[in-house]
Amino acid sequence: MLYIVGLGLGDERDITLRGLEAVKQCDMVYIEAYTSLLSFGLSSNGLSTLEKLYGRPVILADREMVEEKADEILSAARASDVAFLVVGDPFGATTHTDLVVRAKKLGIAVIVVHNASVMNAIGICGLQLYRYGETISIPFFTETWRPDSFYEKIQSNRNLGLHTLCLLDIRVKEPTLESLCRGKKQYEPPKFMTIKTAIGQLLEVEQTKGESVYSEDTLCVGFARLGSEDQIIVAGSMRELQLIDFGPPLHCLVITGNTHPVEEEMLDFYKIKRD
Ligand SMILES: C[S@@+](CC[C@H](N)C(=O)[O-])C[C@H]1O[C@@H](n2cnc3c(N)ncnc32)[C@H](O)[C@@H]1O
Repeated sequence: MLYIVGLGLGDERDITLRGLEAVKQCDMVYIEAYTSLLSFGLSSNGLSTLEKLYGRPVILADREMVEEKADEILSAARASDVAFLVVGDPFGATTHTDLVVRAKKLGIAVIVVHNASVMNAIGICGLQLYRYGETISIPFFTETWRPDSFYEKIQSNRNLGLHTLCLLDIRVKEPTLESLCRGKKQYEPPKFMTIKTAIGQLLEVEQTKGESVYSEDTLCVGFARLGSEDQIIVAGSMRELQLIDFGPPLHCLVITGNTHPVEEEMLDFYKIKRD
């Protein structure tokens, strides 16, 4: 049996009772460590906090393991009960559907335990979840790679008056280019995109494309560490948000579409107050 268990957004206490019961009865417990980050981080300390609560060892599954060595997880799930833990909700990231499909094709029973996700926690700012268009991901630009397909998606959303959730790049355990050439993998230090970097890249693309999809004056909402005790939520123009230090990861950004009066009333609570 494969249990896919959402951990929620804050810390180890956000697992549901149903999720905790599942984890406690499993023979092996993996935690996915590349599409998110628990508020206490995935340090050895963080893992031992989880291990203490669950009363069993937790195996860190990085992108290589989940994408290249999923067989290991699946063959364990064929023979015994295995839990695969995901920060947020298991389906708040596109990557985990593949594991479910593979398990089902092998005839392994899958049980999903849901939890809060960034996809619904953004509702706290007052913008209606019903009024969002396609979610976009903003990858880190490099000297030679500056993908901008998100621009057309924001354009389509804004043409329909819809809000856009921008998920910001997470680079954990990425092999360095030199090590790939040499055939022996060495890894870059982890990198998490900030709201400031995301807005910088968005404005650069707007400048190149010049179709006035958004500007420095466009109203956005920046979120940091949603679901944690020190979460930060600020509404303001791109220009204003670029000047704010949102602190440690994770960050995400919403570009507003047309706003309804009730949405505006709620957003006012998060606007930068000037005396
Ligand atoms: C693949 S998504 C979501 C993953 C997770 N499974 C979920 O359901 O929330 C990962 C991205 O969501 C955003 N994100 C995730 N958790 C967040 C949090 N607590 N606060 C702010 N942004 C967050 C970040 O931009 C991050 O790069």
